[in-house]
This record gives sequence, structure tokens and C-alpha cells, in this order.
Amino acid sequence: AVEIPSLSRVYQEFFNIGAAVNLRTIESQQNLLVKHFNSITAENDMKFIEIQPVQGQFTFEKADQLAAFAQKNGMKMRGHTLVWHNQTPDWVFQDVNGEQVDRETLLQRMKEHINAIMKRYKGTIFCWDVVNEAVTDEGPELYRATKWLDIIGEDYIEKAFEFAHQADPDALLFYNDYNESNPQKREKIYKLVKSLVDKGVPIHGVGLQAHWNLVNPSLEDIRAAIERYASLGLKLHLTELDVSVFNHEDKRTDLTEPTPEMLELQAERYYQVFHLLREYRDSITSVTFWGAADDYSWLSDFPVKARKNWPFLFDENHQPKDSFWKVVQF
Ligand SMILES: Oc1ccccc1CN[C@@H]1C=C[C@@H](O)[C@H](O)[C@H]1O
Repeated sequence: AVEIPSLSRVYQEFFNIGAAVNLRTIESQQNLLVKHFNSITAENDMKFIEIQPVQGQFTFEKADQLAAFAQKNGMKMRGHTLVWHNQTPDWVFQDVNGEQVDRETLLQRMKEHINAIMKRYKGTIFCWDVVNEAVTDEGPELYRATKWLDIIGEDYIEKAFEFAHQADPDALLFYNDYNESNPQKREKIYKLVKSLVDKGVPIHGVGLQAHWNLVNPSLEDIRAAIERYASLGLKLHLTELDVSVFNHEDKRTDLTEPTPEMLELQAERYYQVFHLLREYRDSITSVTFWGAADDYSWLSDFPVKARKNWPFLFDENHQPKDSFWKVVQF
């Protein structure tokens, strides 16, 4: 039998190799995770709504199990995510009468949430996606219209970073976003992050979600984005890497397995991407996949509901795909 090298060991001189996990996959994918990954991220269980679903009632049990899995296996853990417009409970923005709260109240609630979760996982979680997806995809506006922006104002972002730094001064603090290699959105992310750096806000890195597919974004756009963000002197993490076998506009639902051509294109794509990432090893310190193997991916429900996807280096039986061999042989 051919010896399968450990992915994280092959990359130990370049950057950490991570996977998003949940309570099911730390069991079903345990052997794969322990062998090939040295970092994990909670796919959902450390989001606001999962941690504090009701004001003052903290439900850490699931997150604790994921943190324990990381500790037990000597893995690093990325914290995801403190301030985001999705998966945040309505109570955060409402007073007892269901009316919208004021700026001071919402800042206090943001601070309390950040303090509670960051202090609990201090020493286990070395970095946090403090703010997720705060800029617009299209249009002239820089800031995405969210309740955080509406109630607090534009400084909700720097406040989140300040609160996070006070909660755990040792944690590395990241701004995280998707479509990060699109030139227009890249310049918005750059403008936001540069403003934080210029103000002396405690930010240490940029998270590129890297939800990519077989053709987009181009290698040139990925390179330009890495160069742009790295020019700020911050660390770069790829935080949610997957390579969908369907391009964004492809809504086909007829496949029960990837076509041979898809697997060949995906292997070449992974080869080119990791060749590029290795070139920027001085800026990129972590590459996390948004899952570990094709038996489970959020893409099997997004953007097309119940449409199976096969985005990873390992197949549904946790066996290495051609993509894996292209990534470990260089
Ligand atoms: O690719 C996208 C397109 C539209 C909205 C959000 C995203 C990505 N958004 C990510 C995806 C899955 C969630 O589990 C992550 O927390 C989130 O950061």
C-alpha cells in the first residue's frame, strides 16, 4: 500500500493546516483530522447565537467539546466569530419591549459577549475572527448595512477589536471576509483594514475565507489580494477554503458524484493554488479548509439546497483524491 503522508507535516515549514469541525465530524472524521490537520475551527458552535441564544444564558457545552478535541490532539484552534450580521440572535438588538436598543446598550452587549467567550477559551484559542463580512459585495457603500452599523455606527468594528484585545491581550485578532480576491471587494477590505491599522486599532491579521471554485478567482486575483493585504504588514490566514466543483452560476442538480473532468480540473486547481500559497509562506501562517472531506460540506446546501458538492482533498470515504497528491508533491 502507498504510504499517505500527513498533510500538516508536509506543510509544517509553510503554514498550519486547519479544518472546520462540528460535534459529528470530530467523531466521524476523527482519524483524518488527527493525521492531517493541526488546527481546527468551530463551523458554527462558537457563533453568537450558539453561545448566547438568550441574554445572559451562555451555552458553552458544544464549543467546550470542540476546544477539548483541539487540546487533546495538540491542535491550534481559531475562534469564529465574534461580530457578524448572520447567526446572531434578535434579542441582541432589542430592548424588553422589542424596540431597537441604543448605541451604548448594544456596545455593552457586544463587550459582554466578547469578554465571556474570549476569557473562557484564553490559552486554547490563539486567534479570533473578531468581525466577519463587514463590507459590501457591490455598490459604492463601504460598510454592509447591518444592525451593528445601524445602531452603533461605523466604529462598531474598531470597538469589537478593542473589546477583544482587552478580553485577551495575547489573542491574534483578524478581520475575515469572502470574495476577498475580487478586485473591487479587495479594495474595500483593504481600505477598511488600513483605516484600522492607521488608527492603531489592535488588529493582527486578515482572514481570506477562500470559498473558491474550479475557475474563480483567477490566480492573478488571488496573488493580487495576498500582496495587497500583506502590504499592511498583517498576518494572512486562509480561513474557509473549499474548491466547489460548481461555478457560482452553475445550478445543475443532476450529479450523484463528481465527473472525472471535475476531479481533474480540481486537482490542477489545488496544485496551482497551493503552489501560489507556498510562495507567500512569509505572510500566510494558516490555511483552514471549511471542512475536511467530501462526506460533509456546507456547500452541499449552498448556494443550491440539497445539491451535493465535493470540494476537498479527501473523498467521501476519507481517501486521498488526486487533489491531495497534487498538494503534497512539490
Ligand atoms: O460564501 C458566502 C456567500 C454568501 C454569504 C456568506 C458566505 C460565506 N460565509 C461563511 C460561510 C459559511 C459559514 O459557516 C461561515 O461562518 C461564514 O463565514
